[in-house]
Amino acid sequence: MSSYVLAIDQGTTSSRAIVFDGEMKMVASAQREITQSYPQPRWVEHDPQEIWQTVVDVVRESLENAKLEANDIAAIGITNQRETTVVWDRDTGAPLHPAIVWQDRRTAEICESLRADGYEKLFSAKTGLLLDPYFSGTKLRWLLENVDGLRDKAEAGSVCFGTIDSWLIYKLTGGKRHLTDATNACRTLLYNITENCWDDELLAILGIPPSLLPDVRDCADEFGETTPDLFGAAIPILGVAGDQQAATIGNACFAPGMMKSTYGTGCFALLNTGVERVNSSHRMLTTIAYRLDGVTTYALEGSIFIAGAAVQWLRDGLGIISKASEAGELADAADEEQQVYIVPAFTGLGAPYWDAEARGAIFGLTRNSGPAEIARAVLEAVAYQTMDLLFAMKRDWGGHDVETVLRVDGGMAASDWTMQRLADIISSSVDRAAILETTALGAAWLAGHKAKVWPDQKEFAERWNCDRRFEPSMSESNRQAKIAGWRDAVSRTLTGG
Ligand SMILES: Nc1ncnc2c1ncn2[C@@H]1O[C@H](COP(=O)(O)OP(=O)(O)O)[C@@H](O)[C@H]1O
Ligand SMILES: O=P(O)(O)OC[C@H](O)CO
Repeated sequence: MSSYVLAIDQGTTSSRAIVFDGEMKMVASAQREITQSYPQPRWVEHDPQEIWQTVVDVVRESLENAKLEANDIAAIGITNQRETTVVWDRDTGAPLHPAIVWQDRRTAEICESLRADGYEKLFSAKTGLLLDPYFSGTKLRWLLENVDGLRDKAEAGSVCFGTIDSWLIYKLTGGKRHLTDATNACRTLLYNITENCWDDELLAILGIPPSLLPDVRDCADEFGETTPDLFGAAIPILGVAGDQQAATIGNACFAPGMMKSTYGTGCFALLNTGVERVNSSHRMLTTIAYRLDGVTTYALEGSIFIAGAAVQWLRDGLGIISKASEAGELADAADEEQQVYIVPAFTGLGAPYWDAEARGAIFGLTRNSGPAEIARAVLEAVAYQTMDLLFAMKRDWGGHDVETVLRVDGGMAASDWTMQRLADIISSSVDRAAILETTALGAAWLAGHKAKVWPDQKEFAERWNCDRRFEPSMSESNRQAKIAGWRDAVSRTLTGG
């Protein structure tokens, strides 16, 4: 049997397909950007049909680039932007509204009113999440309340809800399967992560008919087969995980205490806490890291909404760099005497602050401040925010050992300057994965292992490779002074909202 595995990585800004060989090496890939729509302030939407079409295109192109046929692929693994909410007609597969993206804040008032009704503790106890517009549950409620006829149709059982994985599984299998996996389900605000089931009480509070929901499977499981007409032959779908959980797997963070942080549009740090569910006292999320053979492994997660997106702002908004890779060089030229801070709260602040109303702010400008100081402040903000997350997670995980090494991946991890500053600010070693496409590798491993063509978890972990280790080298006094400046900048940005 062939041991090639294809990973579909449907992210916030693009759809990618990556073919790995039996040695778990990338042999080909393809990528298409997807359109970002901002129809109103605070709204962010994607077109589900465009997402689907780009996925079909990149799968076909990656097979061509690899000079392989569908028959050569042992299995497909899917990983995806999480929380983004799609509703479609169960019979025709037609989307009934644009997808509401995880960054969309339109449900802030719904969250506020649930909080005012005293529901936050209940949601948090059952789902490990907070009442924030980030998660799917209030997005689905908004759709049921605002799309003409949707509630009646849903109550008649004719509507499917899903995150992007479900939508893709439905389309890939020709409408035969309506499924998701535990890592995506646990981001909806509807899934009980202790009992591992959709939660009737939460569904009732949000007014969501259970018939809308997909069945929930393990991450390595049978998710159906692609219809033969799509790629020339049926390919089994054997792995599914939300992208941050897939990156945790791809970084082989399988032991309790291991941590990874992925730097893409946003930044998401996960600390594996093992089979024990740890509740945060510092506004971190408790999430399912993976569920394999019916056994749930949990993680604490810190989510930062803006990381690489701020580098895009340097490029597209300010025009002070022409490509992302120039940011590090520019930051390196900054005047060490100047203390310029940027709090990139472009869409509010995520963990540990969860301030939906905060907006970005710059502090410490002088007549001499210029593009280099701004670029440095943007890259440093990523390091400071990671530090905030690690600080909170370590306190939540008190009494246990936390690895002193942070594994990193994602597009922005390519910046040596940023990774060195990260090591300096968090005062820990930072290991950059040899394969920056760790998310895709994680999804591919789930599928390849399930297909019995890739190694088991232990061997996979042993074969994880570091491209470079960054060691802290900043003096402690300088570090403390910089951190104090950051804390002051954040406190002046928070609205209390
Ligand atoms: N060398 C670099 N230095 C700083 N930022 C970078 C660099 N390369 C890419 N980025 C940033 O990383 C992000 C892309 O990472 P990626 O993992 O592809 O994101 P996503 O999966 O969220 O679409 C972009 O926001 C880009 O600005
Ligand atoms: O698509 P990314 O890489 O920006 O990841 C988005 C996250 O899954 C949102 O929770």
